[in-house]
Amino acid sequence: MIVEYIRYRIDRQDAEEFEAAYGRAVVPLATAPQCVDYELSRCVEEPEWYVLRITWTSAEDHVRGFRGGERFGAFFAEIEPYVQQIEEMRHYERTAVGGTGSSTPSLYDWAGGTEAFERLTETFYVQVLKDDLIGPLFAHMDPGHPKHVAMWLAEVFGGPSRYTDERGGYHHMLARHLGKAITEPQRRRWVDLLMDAADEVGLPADPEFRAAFASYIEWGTRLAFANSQPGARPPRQAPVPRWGWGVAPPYTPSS
Ligand code: HEM
Repeated sequence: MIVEYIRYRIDRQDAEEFEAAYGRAVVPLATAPQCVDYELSRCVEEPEWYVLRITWTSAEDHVRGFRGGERFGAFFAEIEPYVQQIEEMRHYERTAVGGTGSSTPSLYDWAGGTEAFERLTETFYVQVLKDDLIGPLFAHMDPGHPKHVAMWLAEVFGGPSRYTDERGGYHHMLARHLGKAITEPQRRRWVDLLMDAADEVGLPADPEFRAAFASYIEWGTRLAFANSQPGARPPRQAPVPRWGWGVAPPYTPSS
């Protein structure tokens, strides 16, 4: 991927029409398969300055694919009057420096931290052991198992990396599932009992948290199922996955 920055200096009296023109220009841009995302920002301190950022799949895709393609005409027709006001138009490569901040709480924090995951797995495995369908799979489980699974879940949802640091990480978890030949009804029961336990211990019930939580559990159990089948050859080493909010971050009512 490559990021194109275009810096404009637009006279104040033209600002409204400039933004409206870009509002129209992005219609063909947004449907271009070469375009990953885009954003037009106005400078707060000197409002005549604008920066347009477009992420392209590659510089070549931009130059040959988009500019040489069918959508460019409609895009360019809108912004052509402002070409003379461009102060910089260049492609930038990403470096190794980048990341996200902490303005959104992790799922781990939202759930209530380590103590919440420990309550969850304690309650869950009491029911698991009583269950006719999956109880026998856990008949010889280590007494520390509920805590270990809580450590895993805490790490996945953005908490401390204790499962990796103290318990062998992904490799160890995988080894505990290999050859178990979990069946689909067993996988499904595991999910159902975990969701019941989440209600019982009062994990946050808001739709955004539960959607993200259920999404990981669905993904994780399907992998556990697949990896447990005879002859499965999953990767032996991988980082513990990290799961976030997805497309529905925590709901914050507007005042
Ligand atoms: C999101 C899905 C899942 C997660 C996160 C998960 C997590 C784990 C972890 C972390 C361990 C190793 C604990 C340790 O360090 O000792 C483990 C072991 C195990 N898991 Fe899972 N698991 C999942 C799904 C399943 C499912 C669907 C089944 C079967 C229905 C299952 C059956 C087992 C069994 C039998 C063990 C070994 C227990 C023992 O004897 O100690 N897991 N799991």
